[in-house]
Amino acid sequence: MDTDSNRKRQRYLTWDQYFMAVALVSAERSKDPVTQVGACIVNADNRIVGACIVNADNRIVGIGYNGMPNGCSDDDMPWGKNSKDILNTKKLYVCHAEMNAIVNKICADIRGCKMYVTLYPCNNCAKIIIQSGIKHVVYFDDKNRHKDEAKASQYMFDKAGITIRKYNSTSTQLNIGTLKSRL
Ligand SMILES: O=c1[nH]c(=O)n([C@H]2C[C@H](O)[C@@H](COP(=O)(O)O)O2)cc1CO
Ligand SMILES: [Zn+2]
Repeated sequence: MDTDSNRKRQRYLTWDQYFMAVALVSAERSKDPVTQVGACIVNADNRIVGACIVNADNRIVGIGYNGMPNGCSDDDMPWGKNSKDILNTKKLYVCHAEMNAIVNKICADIRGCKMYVTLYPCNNCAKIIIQSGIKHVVYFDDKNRHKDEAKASQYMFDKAGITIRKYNSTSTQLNIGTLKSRL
């Protein structure tokens, strides 16, 4: 087989695959025992805002995953969700991936950008996405799509003119397990 081909490599990742892979890998940093979510923001030139630039605090800027607020040790905070005492669940404390990606962004103006996120955004994330100027959202998993929070998200996205679509995963499934085994 002619390995010295002059033609460019054919089976490279599409932009969608590349950015959703970054969001999926980011989710692997989450300590949530039930749901790990990752998000990354890309600009109109298909550039990740802050592509894996790691600053002194080990924060990959422009990318985020769901986790407890800075300073609130993952070992001290509750990660459960079923306690009758909501103060003893993660619900009131965990920072959602979308919020972290926006807070971590490295450029002031992300108007017109696109967010890749591994889970359909809740209503609170929809608000911060809209307010940040992001115009497009691509999500991977819609297990929570039936919830009122997600219905409220869709209503606000429609009103605000934000496009949202499900990642077209008919192409080769990204197997995070395989990726992790190679790291
Ligand atoms: O928009 C979102 N962004 C986000 O980061 N999350 C995170 C918060 C929690 O850590 C986790 C949801 O946990 P659970 O599936 O156990 O309800 O996903 C959840 C949503 C949607 O609810
Ligand atoms: Zn959310």
